[in-house]
Formats: sequence, C-alpha cells, structure tokens
Amino acid sequence: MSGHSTPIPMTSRRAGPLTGVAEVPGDKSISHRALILGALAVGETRITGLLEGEDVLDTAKAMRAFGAEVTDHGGGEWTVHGVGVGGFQEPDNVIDCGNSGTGVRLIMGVMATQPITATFTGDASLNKRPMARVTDPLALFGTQTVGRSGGRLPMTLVGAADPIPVRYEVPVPSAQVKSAVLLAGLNAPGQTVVIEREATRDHSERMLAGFGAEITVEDTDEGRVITLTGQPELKPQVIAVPRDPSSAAFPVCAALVTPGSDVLVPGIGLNPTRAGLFTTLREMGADLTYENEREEGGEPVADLRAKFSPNMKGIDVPPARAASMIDEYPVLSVVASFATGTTMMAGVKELRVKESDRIDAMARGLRANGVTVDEGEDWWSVEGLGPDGVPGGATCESFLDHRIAMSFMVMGFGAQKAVSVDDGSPIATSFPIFEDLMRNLGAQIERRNS
Ligand SMILES: O=C(O)C1=C[C@@H](OP(=O)(O)O)[C@@H](O)[C@H](O)C1
Ligand SMILES: C=C(OP(=O)(O)O)C(=O)O
Repeated sequence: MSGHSTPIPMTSRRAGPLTGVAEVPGDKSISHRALILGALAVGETRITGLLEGEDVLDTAKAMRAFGAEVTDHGGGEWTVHGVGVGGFQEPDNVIDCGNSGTGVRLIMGVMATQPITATFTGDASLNKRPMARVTDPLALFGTQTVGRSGGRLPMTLVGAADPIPVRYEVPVPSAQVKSAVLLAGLNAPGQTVVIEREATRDHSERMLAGFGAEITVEDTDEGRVITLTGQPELKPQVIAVPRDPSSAAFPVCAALVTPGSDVLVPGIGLNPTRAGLFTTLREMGADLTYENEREEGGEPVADLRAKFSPNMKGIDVPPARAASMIDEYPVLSVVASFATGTTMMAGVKELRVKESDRIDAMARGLRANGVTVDEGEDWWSVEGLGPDGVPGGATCESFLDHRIAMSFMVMGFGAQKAVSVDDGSPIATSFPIFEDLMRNLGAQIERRNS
C-alpha cells in the first residue's frame, strides 16, 4: 500500500454546527496486534471490528506472507489461522509495511527469533523513520540486520536460529520498541524481561496474556518490569476490537471548536495508557463528558459527548502524560489555537520521529493560518486566539502524515477562512471513513482537483 502516489488535496470550512453520532473505526494498535498474535496462535482467531485502514491491511498481507491464513469475511469480521510461535515461513518477497511504524516494528520483532530471513520496506515516510531502536535490542537475541545508513528501511533481518532471551531497558518511551522485544521473546527459551521507565500503551501485554502467554507486569522503582516466558502455545481468541480513541479525537475536537456543536462518539476505549487527550481537554475547560461508562473485554469504555466549548483555556500539559496521548498532540495544538492563553506541550521529543516531524509540520501549518507557535527540540507551545480568532486561509503540507492532514481539516471547521491540505490521501492509513463521518455530522469538507 505504500506510496500514496496520487495526492488528494482537501479543504474544510466553517458550516453549521456538527451534530449527531460519530461511529469511529476500530483501534489501530489493537488491530495490528490481533492479526499478529492470531498468526502465532495454534488454530483460528476470530476478530470483529478490525480497523480496515491501509496500515492494518498491510499487516494482514504480511501475516499471509509469513504463512498465516488471514481471511476477510466482510464488515470488519476477520479470521486468522495461526502457524504457532516459531512457525513462520520465509516470505518469498519483500514485506511492504506502507506507512506503518507499528506494523514494521512489531513484525520485525516476531520474525527476529525465527530461522528465516526477511526484507522490509515502506513508503517515503516510513523509510525515513529510525529502526535502530528496534534492531539494537533484537541484536541481543542474536538477530542480524543490514539496512540503509542511519538504520533506515529497506532493511533485511536474518532471524536468530538459537535465540537467547534478553533483559532490556527501553531507552525511549515507545510501545513499539517494547512490543518488538516482547514478540521476539516469544520464541526465545526462558524469560525475556523488558523494563520501561514511563508506561506506554499496554495492548501487547494485555493481549499476550489473553492468548495464554505467561506474562507478568510489576511496578518497581526501576519502572514497569514486564517478564515473558518464551515458547508458549498461544490459544486462538475471539477479539472484539474497541473503537480507536486516537480516531475519536478528531470528531471530538471538531465539535469543541465548531459553534453550536453537540456530537456523541460511542464506545471509545479509555485505557489510561491512551486517554490522556481527553483528560487534557477537560482540564482546558472543554465540554466533554463520559456517558455510559462500562467495561468491555477488560478495557474501560465510554460514550464521549463533546459540545462546542468557547471558554477553553491554555494549560501546561504534564510531560508525564505524553505517552498516553502521543498521537493526539497535533489535534490538541489545533484546539489550543481556539483557546485563550498559552498551551505548553513539553517532553514530546518522540513527535519528531513519527510519520513526519509532527512539531515542525504543525508549527508550519499553524503559523501559515495565523497562529503563533514557539518550539524547541522536545517542546512546543501555541498561543490561543480564542473561539473566533483563528484566521485560517492557508494550505498546509501534510508530509505523508494522516494525523497532520486530519488536524488541519479540524482547524478549517472553526477558522474564519477555509483551511486546505496538499494531500489528504494518508488519512486512509488509519481512518478511511473520516470524510464521510465528518460530512454526516454536517461538516463541510471537500476534495479539490490538484
Ligand atoms: O504500539 C503502538 O501501537 C503505537 C505506539 C506509538 O508509537 P511509539 O511506540 O513509536 O511511541 C504510537 O505513536 C503509534 O501510533 C502506535
Ligand atoms: C505514529 C503513528 O503510527 P505508526 O507509528 O504506526 O506509523 C500514528 O498512527 O499516529
């Protein structure tokens, strides 16, 4: 799916209020993991609510290339017939993970401790992103890697034939790195231990336990210590993927900045390792409420109700919260533009190595639309202009980054003049129904001829 060869210029503008129900698709992180662990189980895993975005579809293709039987039954229902831990076959072609950091890093982890060789590539965005953060710990298991300079894709991994379990402290707050090491540990005999100083999303730990792996998590002075016993037989599961809080962020934030809006976003996973944005918005004074709070599949879930919020104030977002909202800073910076006062976002260096350098991409587009932004290597701040004070009127580059494209579309719903992006095609990686969903709420968003 890599390439997005035909750019799709898009424009959004102020229209009436946004109202109604926004049913966002399944969680991207959980969808990747359901396919991957399904491929490693013995027997048939059934998945409902799978996100059918390009990133996840690329992971489905990759699992087929490694020998699993992955079947799309329509309507978000999928089955995966797994090959068992250690049972991957060597793919007969290059694995193309498209735009997806999660896909490539987790899959590298799984194959790294199997006696096979695989070559990975991606689109122009993914091929710029750092992979040494994953291949360095994989080398400790005995995996060999040859890639482009700077640890970039395309890259070939020679899996360890006799893997040794490792103890690894993750040097950056990254669930992808943590997960790659745990997935490699699955096929190493004995115990693999991963330590993270800051808690990152814990879907891998939860799902590994669900599939029957022996895994423990301890909070210690060192941080979160995760211990996995290798070479289990994973049991196939029935998985209902909850709706993605990172996708919910867009209709929620759109409602907050669009006069008169009242939008219900039902069934959103509020796992504390993911819900930082909603806490932050409430601290800013957003009219955002949790309705019908409940548990589904072991995860806290609620229906979110977001209403136009003309009285939001800028805040200092606690750096300790960064991991729980790392993908939501771009859209938060848009909301901050419609608040009064300064919003300070610190401890967010990781934003520079996502699909784009997200601080740079957002700072450029916000400034072009009349918003003042200040930035350093690991922080940035936005000067709010109030609910009616954002000029808009500019075309922003999306840099092959879905979250940048969707964030600027949200800005256009509340700004004085229309806001455009040069290319909205990356939106299909995580939120293929974004445009239709927003239009159903009453938003004005259109594709333009390039
Ligand atoms: O593990 C995951 O599913 C993800 C982890 C995060 O990346 P990092 O681990 O690089 O922080 C996040 O940005 C990405 O969208 C999904
Ligand atoms: C960072 C993201 O994804 P990935 O790292 O999987 O490309 C994202 O979806 O915002």
